[in-house]
Amino acid sequence: MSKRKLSRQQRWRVEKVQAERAQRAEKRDVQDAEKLAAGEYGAEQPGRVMAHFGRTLEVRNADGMPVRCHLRANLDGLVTGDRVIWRAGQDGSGVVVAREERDSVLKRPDSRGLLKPVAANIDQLLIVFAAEPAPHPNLIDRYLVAAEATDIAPVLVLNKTDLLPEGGGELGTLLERYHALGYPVIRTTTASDAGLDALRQQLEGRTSVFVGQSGVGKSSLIDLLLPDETLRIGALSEDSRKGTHTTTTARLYAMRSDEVTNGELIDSPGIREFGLIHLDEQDVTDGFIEFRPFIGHCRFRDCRHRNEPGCALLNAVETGKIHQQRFASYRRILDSLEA
Ligand SMILES: Nc1nc2c(ncn2[C@@H]2O[C@H](COP(=O)(O)OP(=O)(O)OP(=O)(O)O)[C@@H](O)[C@H]2O)c(=O)[nH]1
Ligand SMILES: [Zn+2]
Repeated sequence: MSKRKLSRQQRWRVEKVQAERAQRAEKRDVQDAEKLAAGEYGAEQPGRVMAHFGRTLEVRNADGMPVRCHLRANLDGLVTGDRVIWRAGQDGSGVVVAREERDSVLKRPDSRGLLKPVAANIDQLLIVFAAEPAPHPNLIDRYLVAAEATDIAPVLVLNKTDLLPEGGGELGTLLERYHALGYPVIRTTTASDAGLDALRQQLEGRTSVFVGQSGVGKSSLIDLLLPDETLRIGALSEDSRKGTHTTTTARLYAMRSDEVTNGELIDSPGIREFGLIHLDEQDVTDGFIEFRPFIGHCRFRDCRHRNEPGCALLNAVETGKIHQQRFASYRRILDSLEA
């Protein structure tokens, strides 16, 4: 659609609509400024963005209740998970006046390939995989590299343990390796009640995002963690009921139960595809955390760790300090960048 050439008249119409929209926002902003000055808005208070629909946001107040807010024109690009300062209006809605510094931000390429933030202040990425569908050999490494590049802590979740052979089988062995590298590893199954305790502990007090390939059980896990979410999904703003939002924007869900008293999930179909983002060679090298002590110790400064003499990485593989499958995976990911 965007690629189609617009006629001059269509272009003129688009520009007109955009100008009108900007004018309305500006007008509202002036009105806001007047109302703020006139004391028509309450005191500043902290909140967190639960969802956003264009310039309308759903902000959670300190009591955990959703408040529909609009944005001041000077505040663009707020995303789900952002911590904000807002003020209550007299009609039950509010205005967001500031955004707090972000601890972390998750980005995704938009339709033009530009990286855009989609969620903020995420503490951990739960990388879900399962015996079925079995992970492609270096899929876990790819996810870990992507997670390391965002600075959000990855946690490996092996779901469908009910399908594993006694002792854990190949996947069990694979997981031991990641555990030894220092990554938290959690085993779950949605097939029994007992499977989720460790996961709930890991979610407590944090904001988490589930990622992983299709069919590994993300929806099933989330359904168990948020049993009455279907009720809450209806409690959106008027705007969203008019159908102006798409469900593809990320949404923040609070977990408040006996098991998880204070945990948050951010979810959307788009966010679950995380991990397929573009990475460069530096990201990939940095993303293999056990390589770090050896980086910079190769004989040649520009060593590409292929077959150069005196390569510290190759030596580490030789002496068993780096697992050869991880190194092979590293090579494969680099090769896929070049392809
Ligand atoms: N045996 C077994 N099956 C499971 C488990 N968890 C989920 N499943 C099944 O696996 C299938 C896929 O689960 P989903 O929850 O839809 O997987 P998903 O990761 O959300 O998939 P997408 O929505 O495509 O990203 C469903 O048929 C689930 O019932 C589990 O612990 N054990
Ligand atoms: Zn080297």
